[in-house]
Amino acid sequence: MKTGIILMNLGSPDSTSVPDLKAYLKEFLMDERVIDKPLWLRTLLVKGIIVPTRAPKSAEAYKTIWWEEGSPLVVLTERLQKALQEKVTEPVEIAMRYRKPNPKTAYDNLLKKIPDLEEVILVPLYPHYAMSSWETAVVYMKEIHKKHNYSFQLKTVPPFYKHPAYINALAESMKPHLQDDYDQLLFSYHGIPERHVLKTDPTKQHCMQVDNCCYKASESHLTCYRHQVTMTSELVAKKLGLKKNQWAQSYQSRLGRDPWLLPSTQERLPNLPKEGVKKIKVVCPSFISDCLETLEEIEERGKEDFIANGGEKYEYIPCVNTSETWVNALVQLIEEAKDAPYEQMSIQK
Ligand SMILES: C=CC1=C(C)c2cc3[nH]c(cc4nc(cc5[nH]c(cc1n2)c(C)c5CCC(=O)O)C(CCC(=O)O)=C4C)c(C)c3C=C
Ligand SMILES: [Fe+2]
Ligand SMILES: [Fe+2]
Repeated sequence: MKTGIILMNLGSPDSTSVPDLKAYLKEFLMDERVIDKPLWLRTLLVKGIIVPTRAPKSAEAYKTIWWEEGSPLVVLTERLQKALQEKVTEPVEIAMRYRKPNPKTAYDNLLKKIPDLEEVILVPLYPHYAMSSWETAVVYMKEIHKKHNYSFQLKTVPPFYKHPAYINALAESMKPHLQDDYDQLLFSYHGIPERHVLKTDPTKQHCMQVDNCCYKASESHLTCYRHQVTMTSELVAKKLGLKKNQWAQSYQSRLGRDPWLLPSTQERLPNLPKEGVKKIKVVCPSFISDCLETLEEIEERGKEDFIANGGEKYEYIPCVNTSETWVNALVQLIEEAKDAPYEQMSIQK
């Protein structure tokens, strides 16, 4: 098989200017899998309210984390591409769901390197399934593949939230940060609206409808973000030898007024010191690469909130980024995808 690899991440604005933020937020939030409202309402909300008010604030936030080479998310994805390329013979390209580089560029770059390309392995850089992350990335790559009539096959690495190689890589990347004394390890995951958890439940009677649903066997787990993030926390905590009272889980980055998954990181951090948690470690496993949501929201603002409310010690634990064990895990995930049947995950309409 003549194979190429595409690593896919979310994407960032081209710069920290307000016009670039507006273009990015418009493309991102007009995605029907992110703001799943009827087109007229989504257009009104996004173009009329969210983008004009949010773009200047987000531009300021991005300025606090931007690197000389560009957005951390994009730069770290490029570094991951390089690190992976050193371990595999197949050409590796990157694509972003929003802005640049786009999927067509990634496909065409692979074709330049292998004109008779037979297969592309797509790696969505999300450990967990959500319609607003993994699903939209895969649907978009498939649409572009179909639109341009490419003759190569497209195979996708499924969500790897409980894969032993990923769990090991995450735990190993955390270990150096857990050597000193702390009261709690907080797993902070990107939040999603509760409605999205209900929507991606194919049974329509399990997720958030059955007591303790995330811990009870169900086919819904294949596409359940809440179950999948919970399993990542459980497995990593077990691997690190933590007891139940040494760790907790919460959800960050809420947008809008609809109910999102709880508890909220933003609400937990200022309350924890009152509950006796004075020294905290925070890790954000829904992200493979550090980005605005980890560096600004958690490393910067989270720390300010925790310390201002009586916390004594706060450490943010970076994402797996380009760690050696993670790159090795990635090689394993790609090898397994090559051997897997053509269609492993069905996407609901
Ligand atoms: C990790 C998976 C992600 C899920 C699930 C997700 C859902 C989701 N996000 C928004 C709104 C925004 N997210 C923003 C930034 C952002 N989101 C993710 C990942 C997931 N989002 C990443 C990696 C980033 C950072 C990008 C970067 O350039 O560093 C933003 C933009 C920034 C801001 O203004 O805060 C918005 C907006 C929704 C509404 C949603 C689920 C419905
Ligand atoms: Fe997001
Ligand atoms: Fe569920």
